[in-house]
Amino acid sequence: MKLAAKELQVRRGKKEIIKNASVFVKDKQFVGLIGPNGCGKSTLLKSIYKSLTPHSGTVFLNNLDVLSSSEKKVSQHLGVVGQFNEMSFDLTVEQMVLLGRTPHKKLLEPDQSADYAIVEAALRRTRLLDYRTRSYLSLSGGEKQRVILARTIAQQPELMILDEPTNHLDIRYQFEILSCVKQLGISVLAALHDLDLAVMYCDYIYAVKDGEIYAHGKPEDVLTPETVEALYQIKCQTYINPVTHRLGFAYGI
Ligand SMILES: Nc1ncnc2c1ncn2[C@@H]1O[C@H](COP(=O)(O)OP(=O)(O)OP(=O)(O)O)[C@@H](O)[C@H]1O
Repeated sequence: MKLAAKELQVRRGKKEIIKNASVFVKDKQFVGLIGPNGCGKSTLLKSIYKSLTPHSGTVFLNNLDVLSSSEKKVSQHLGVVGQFNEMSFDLTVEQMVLLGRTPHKKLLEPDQSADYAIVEAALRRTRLLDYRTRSYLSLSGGEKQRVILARTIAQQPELMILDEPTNHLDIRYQFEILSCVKQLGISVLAALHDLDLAVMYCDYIYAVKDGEIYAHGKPEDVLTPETVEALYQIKCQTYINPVTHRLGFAYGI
């Protein structure tokens, strides 16, 4: 599934937070959004997945006009793993993941055996089978993040949007979550803070600065020391990481 988000502008009060930003994701492409705190990554993603309405611009998923379509219609194609996953009421892990099936059902339609099979597969992919009867609220931050990913996998989206999906996760889980998403073989748009992870998983990167697309291209073309220094106001040198054999980053103030 292709995403074409064109010329998006988002204002909050008098402040222009997103200024004419365009982002494209090709079919089955893993696209990263990087940039410093407060540059507008979450706002840009929210304007794409309908959590807030942009002042102007268009968002298309193939031929589906996202901004004028119902939440349910959009959710049949687009799944979101957000930054904050707190809930005030408790469900088991399995019940949480079953919620991912909602966009595909009619009102009050009971869960079918096919739904349970999809949920089981999502729990297996995220290594949560042993957690299915656990209470969601009793889980650690990292475990909750995996449940949210499992729920989004059960939604069977063709495009997944992830807003800093590796927040709260230790190094191993950071790799696990992104590898799991990559293995789905669907289109992905992910805001990431860790540039080493961005290099490992992204086919293409958009760098955001002050609400604008500052640079875009293949990771090794975008993530030059000059661009990293301009984005984050730090010193940076790149090198070939001896473990991953990919681009690595050394930083200093
Ligand atoms: N409702 C709002 N009213 C006013 N300003 C807002 C509102 N929401 C976001 N902003 C501002 O918009 C800017 C962009 O915020 P956003 O959360 O999109 O950044 P981000 O790049 O995702 O940051 P981070 O990496 O810290 O998560 C910030 O300066 C933020 O304070």
